[in-house]
Amino acid sequence: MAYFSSAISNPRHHHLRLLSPNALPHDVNLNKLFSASQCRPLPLSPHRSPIFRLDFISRRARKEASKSKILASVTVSLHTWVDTPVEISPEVVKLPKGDVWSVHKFGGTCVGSSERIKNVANIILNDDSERKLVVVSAMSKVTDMMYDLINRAQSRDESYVSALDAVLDKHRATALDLLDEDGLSSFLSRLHHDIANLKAMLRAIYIAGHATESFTDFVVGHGELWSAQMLSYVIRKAGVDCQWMDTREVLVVNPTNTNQVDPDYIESERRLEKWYSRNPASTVIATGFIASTPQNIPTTLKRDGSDFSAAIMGALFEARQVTIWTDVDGVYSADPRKVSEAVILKTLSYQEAWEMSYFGANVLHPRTIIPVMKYNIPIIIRNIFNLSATGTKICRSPADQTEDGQSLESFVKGFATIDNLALVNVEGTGMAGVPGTASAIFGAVKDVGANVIMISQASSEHSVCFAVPEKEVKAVAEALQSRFRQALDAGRLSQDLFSFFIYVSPYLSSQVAIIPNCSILATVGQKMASTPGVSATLFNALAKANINVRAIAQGCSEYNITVVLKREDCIRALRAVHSRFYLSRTTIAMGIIGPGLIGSTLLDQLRDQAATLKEEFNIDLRVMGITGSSTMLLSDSSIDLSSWRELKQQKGEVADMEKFVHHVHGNHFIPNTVLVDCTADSTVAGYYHDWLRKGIHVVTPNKKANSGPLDQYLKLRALQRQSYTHYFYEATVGAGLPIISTLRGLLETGDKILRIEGIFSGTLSYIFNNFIGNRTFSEVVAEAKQEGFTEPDPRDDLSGTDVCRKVIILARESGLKLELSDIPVESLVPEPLKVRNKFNRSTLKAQACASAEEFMQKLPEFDHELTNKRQAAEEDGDVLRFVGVVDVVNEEGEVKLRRYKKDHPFAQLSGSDNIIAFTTTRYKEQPLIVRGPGAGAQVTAGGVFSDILRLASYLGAPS
Ligand SMILES: NC(=O)C1=CN([C@@H]2O[C@H](COP(=O)(O)OP(=O)(O)OC[C@H]3O[C@@H](n4cnc5c(N)ncnc54)[C@H](O)[C@@H]3O)[C@@H](O)[C@H]2O)C=CC1
Ligand SMILES: N[C@@H](CC=O)C(=O)O
Ligand code: NA
Repeated sequence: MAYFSSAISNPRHHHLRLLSPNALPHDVNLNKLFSASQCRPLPLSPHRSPIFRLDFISRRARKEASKSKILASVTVSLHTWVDTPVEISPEVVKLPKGDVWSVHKFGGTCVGSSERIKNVANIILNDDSERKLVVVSAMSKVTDMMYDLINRAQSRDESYVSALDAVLDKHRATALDLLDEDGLSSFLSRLHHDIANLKAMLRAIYIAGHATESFTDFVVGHGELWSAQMLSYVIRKAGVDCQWMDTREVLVVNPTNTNQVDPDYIESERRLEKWYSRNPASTVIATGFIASTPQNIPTTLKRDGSDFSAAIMGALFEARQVTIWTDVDGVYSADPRKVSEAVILKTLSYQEAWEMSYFGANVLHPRTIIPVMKYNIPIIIRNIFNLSATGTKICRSPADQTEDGQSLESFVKGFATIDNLALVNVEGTGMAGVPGTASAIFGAVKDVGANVIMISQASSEHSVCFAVPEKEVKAVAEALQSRFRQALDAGRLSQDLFSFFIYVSPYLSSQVAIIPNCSILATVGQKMASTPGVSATLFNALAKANINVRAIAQGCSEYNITVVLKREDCIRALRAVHSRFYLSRTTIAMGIIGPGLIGSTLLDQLRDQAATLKEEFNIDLRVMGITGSSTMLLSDSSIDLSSWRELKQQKGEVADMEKFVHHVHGNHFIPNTVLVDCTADSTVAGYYHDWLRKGIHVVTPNKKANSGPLDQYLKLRALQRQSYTHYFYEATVGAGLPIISTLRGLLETGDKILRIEGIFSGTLSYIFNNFIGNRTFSEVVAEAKQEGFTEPDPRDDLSGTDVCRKVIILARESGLKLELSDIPVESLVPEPLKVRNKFNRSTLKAQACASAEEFMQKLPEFDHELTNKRQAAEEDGDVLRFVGVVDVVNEEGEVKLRRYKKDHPFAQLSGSDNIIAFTTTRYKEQPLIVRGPGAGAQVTAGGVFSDILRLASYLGAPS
C-alpha cells in the first residue's frame, strides 16, 4: 500500500507526505525510520488538512546521494519496519496560501555588498513567520551596469567586454565573501555560464548595432538572478529550507500602451503553483523586477519594478504582509529635504499612500498598491539601516483613523508637491450649458498625449482650468489651436500662444490663458475633505503665509485637496501648511536687529520665557538670526539664547542685511517670519515696506518709520491693511504701556478722538520728577541715560524730537495727515549743543556737538538755564513738565515745556512715568488716562515681546 506520497524536486530536499498516520502499523517507529534512512524531520507546520505531513531533509544528499537512493533508503527502512513492500507515489505539493506567508522586498542598496546581504539574511532568519517569500533587486548599481553593457555593445564599443568582466568580478568577489564549498562552486559555475551567454548575446548586439527590447530586458535582469541566488545560498547555509525563484518562470505580464505592464494573475498563479510543487520550500528568494510575457519572452516590470513584484507576489501568496525594506524610516509627512520637521507617519490607508505617491511623494509607485488592496494585505515600509524604527504601515483602515475623539490633524496625513506645471485656463461666456465643451477641449489634449494632472471647473461652467506638465503645455496649446484651425484661419482668433481665443462650437468663443511656472501642493488625508474645518485651516495657513492660490481641486474621493500655486511659493506653502498641521505650536522664525539695550533685554526675556511659551501656550519662537550694525549671528535651527553674546563674538560674521533677511525668512522650514527692529535707525525702518510685501511680519519699538515722511507711512499702512502680514509697534509710544492698542480700541469701536495730551517721554518725565532741590539738570540727564530711558542719543529726548515723533505717531493713528515739521517743538537742548535736525533747519548750528558723549560732557556748562526756569516756576507754586498734545479737532499738535500746579495729575508722577489722557466723545468729561513707567529696558522689551505674542495669536496661537 502507499504510505507516502513524494514531492521530490531536487537532490537536496525531499518532501514526503505521510498519507495516513493511522494506516501505518503501530509498531513503526518514525524516529528510527528517519535515522535509518539518514533523513531528519523538519519542524512540522500546523495541520491544515487531515493528511499528516512530514518533511524530510537529506543529510546524505549534501554529498552525492541521488533522489532515487534516498527514496530507496526510505523504502528499505519502511520495508524493514513494516515488513511489507512500501509504495511511494508521486504527489503534487499544493501551494499553501494565506497568513503563513510573509513577503519581504529588499532593494539594491539593501543587497549592495556581501555584508549587506548577510544583514538581509539575518533579517529573514529572524522573521518567525512560518513561510517567507523574499523579493530582491540586483545589487546596487548592477542594473545600471547592465544597461551600460547594452549601450556600449549597440554603439559598437568593444569596451563592453571589460565592462562585463567588471560585472563578473563584482559578483564573484561578493560570492567569495559570502559562500562556501558547494554553494560557492555551484553559484560560480552558474555565474560563469550566464556571463558566457551574455558575452555571446552582447556580441550579437555589437554586430547588429541594435538591441531589441526583449534582448535588453533579458540582459538587465541578470542582476536579480545573481543576487537572489547568492542570498538563497546564504539562507540555506543557516540550515533553512530555501529555494530561489527565477520569477520569469512564474510572473506573466502583458505590456500596456502606457509603457507599463499588467500582471496576468490567473496565468501567474497557475505557474506559481506548478513552480511550488517542484520547489516546496518554506523560504523562497524571488527575483524582483523581471517577468515574462505570455509567450515566455523575458521582460521587466519597469520603474520601481521590484516593489511591484513584491506586491504581486504578496497577492499571489495571499500573504500576511509585505515589508518593503529601504533606507528611510518610513513615509514622511512631507519631503524631508523641503520640510526638515517632517515626521514619519505610523499608518497610511491605501488611498492615502496612493494619493501621496501620485503627487510626487517618494512612497510607493501607485500601482504597487493595487495588488495588495484586493486581499487587504498591509505593506510595511521599513529602514534596513535602523531596525528600531517601526516604519509606516499602509493598510485598509489604519487603527488611529478610526478612533473617536481624533484631532483635525489626524485627518491630514501628508503633503506632496509636483513642480514644473502649467495651468491652462479656458474661459468664456458661451461655455455654460453647452454639452461637449469639456470633450472638445480634453480631446485636443489627449491627441498630443499630454497628461492632465488636475482639473477644476467652476460650477458656473464659465471656465475650465487644468494643469499639465510644463514641457507638454506648448503641444497642448498648439493642439487647441489646430483643433480649431478653421476659426483661426478665418482670422477670428488671436494666435498668441499664451492668450488666444478658440471657437469650440459656432456658439462658443473662449479665451485660453496659459499660466506657466506653477506647482501643485496636494494635502492628503482620509476623510479630511469631509471634515468641517480642515480645508479652512489649510487655506488659512496659506493665507497667513501670504501665498496666492491659483486653482483648487478637491477630489470626490475626499482624500486630497489640491491647490495650484506659483512655483516660487511652493516650498514656503508646503512649510506653512505642514507646520500648521504638524508643528503642534505656532512656530515663528525671528530675526532680531539691533541687540543694544532693548534688543538684548528682549533676547534675555525670550530666553527666560521660551519654555513656558512652548509648554503652556503652544508658541515656539525661534531666533534664527541676530544682527548688529557690524556683526551678525545666524543659525539654521535657532540660536541658543543662553549664550548668544558669546556665540555672536565667536561665530559672528560681517553684518549684511540682505543675507540676514534671506536667512531668517527663506532658508528654513518655518513658515512665519518676524523681524524685530530694535534699532533707532531710519535706514532699517526704510526696509519695512519691502519686508511686509514679502510676507515678513515686523515688530518694532523704533519710531522712525511711523514718524518719517507721511507718504511712506501711508504706503506702509495701506500695504499692511491689504496683506496678511502684520506690523506692530506698541513700544514706540509709552514703551510697554498700552497706548497704541488703547487708541486703536477706541477708534475701532467707533469712538471719536478729540485730544490726546500727556507726558510721552520717560526721560523727560524722570528728569523733571528728579530735578529738585539742589540737583543739577545735567546730573539728572546723566542718570536718565544711565537708567536706559534715553534714546541712543539723549539729544533726541531733550530736543523734544522723541516726544514729537510720539505725537506724530498718535496723530496719524487718529487719522491726521501731519508731518513731523508741522509740530512746533520746544527744545531743551542748549543752543550751542544742538545737532543737525532734518525737520527744523533753523536749529542747524555750525558748532554743533559731534557725538552724544561730547554732548553729555558739555551739558553741565548750561545747567543754569534750566535751573533758572525751574526756580521761576517753583516761585509760583508750579512744576515744569514736558508735554505733547495731539489736537485732533484742530488737526494740529505741539510739544512744549509747560507749568502745572503741584496738585495737577501731571505733577504727581514718579520715575520714568508717562501719563497719556485721551479725551474722546465717550470720555469727554473725564479723559481716559493711561499711566505708568514709559521708558526703560525691561518695560520696553516687554512691550516688544507682547507685540510678538500678539502676532503669534494672530497666526493661530491660543489666546
Ligand atoms: N530705551 C527705551 O526706554 C526705549 C527705547 N525705544 C526704542 O528702542 C530702540 C532701541 O533703543 P536702545 O536699545 O535703547 O538703543 P541702543 O543704542 O542701546 O541699541 C540700538 C542697537 O542698534 C544697533 N544698530 C544701529 N543701527 C543698526 C543697523 N543699521 N543694523 C543693525 N543694528 C543697528 C546699534 O549698534 C545698537 O546695538 C530705539 O528705536 C528707541 O527709540 C522705544 C521705547 C523705549
Ligand atoms: N527715550 C524714550 C524712550 C521711549 O520711547 C523716552 O524717554 O521716553
Ligand atoms: Na506702548
